[in-house]
Amino acid sequence: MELQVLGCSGGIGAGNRTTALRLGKHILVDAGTGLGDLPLAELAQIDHVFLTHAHLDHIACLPLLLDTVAPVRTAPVTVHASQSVLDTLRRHVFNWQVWPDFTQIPQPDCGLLRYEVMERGDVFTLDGLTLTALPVLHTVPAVAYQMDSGNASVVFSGDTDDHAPFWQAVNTIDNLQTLIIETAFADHEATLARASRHLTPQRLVAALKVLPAGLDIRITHLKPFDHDLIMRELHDQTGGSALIRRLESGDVIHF
Ligand SMILES: Nc1ncnc2c1ncn2[C@@H]1O[C@@H]2COP(=O)(O)O[C@H]2[C@H]1O
Repeated sequence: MELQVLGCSGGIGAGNRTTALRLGKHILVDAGTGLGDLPLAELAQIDHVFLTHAHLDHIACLPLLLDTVAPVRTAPVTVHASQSVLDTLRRHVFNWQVWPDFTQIPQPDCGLLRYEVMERGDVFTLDGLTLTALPVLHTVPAVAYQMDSGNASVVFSGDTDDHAPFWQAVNTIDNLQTLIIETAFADHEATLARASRHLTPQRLVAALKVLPAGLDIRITHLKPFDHDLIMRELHDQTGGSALIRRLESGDVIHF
């Protein structure tokens, strides 16, 4: 399986795209602004969108995706997320005011948008790939995803604070190859990080001690003004571990 990083920044600005990961040609995890760089023909091939949570930086391009591909798609696009996230989309996005309700377009009985509930612990399998929603802790209901190709697993944390159930779940995955974990803020922003339920280098490095050594660790969701500082702090606090790298738009992870 091939995971392509379309966006993984915690903000915008030239060169920065917010979170969107693509698995093969038909599955997206989150639909941030990175999605907007895909060619039209590839946008039209997306059948499933798994959301970690409903914050704008993770859903910004979902409404635009549906409107863009509507003329060329006959099959619906299924959005998988917790009931709480789907309720938020229904109430605050696809409400005919912020954006048309694509569950009713082109026809009420065959909308382009389908919702499918996926709660923590739920599993979805397609073409040999298994996605499992894992618990995380953010300011709004949120999940991480384990993506298991059968050969190996990649875990994507989405947005999270330090959360013991998440680390326990990660630790039980026997074929874990890569952990994509957020570190949104540098250590000098520890107060804001706690208020907004994000990790800092100090708290990530402490948490990583429970994981097996040798894991491929990719850092995501860095706030743009502190990209370099966050990576420097991680480098200094891990003795320069080559296993901890910044995730970048355009990266491809095979698993
Ligand atoms: N008190 C706060 N609580 C939550 N988010 C905040 C707060 N103050 C600022 N923010 C920012 O709002 C952003 C919303 O998206 P993020 O969770 O990525 O990151 C959050 C912070 O950067």
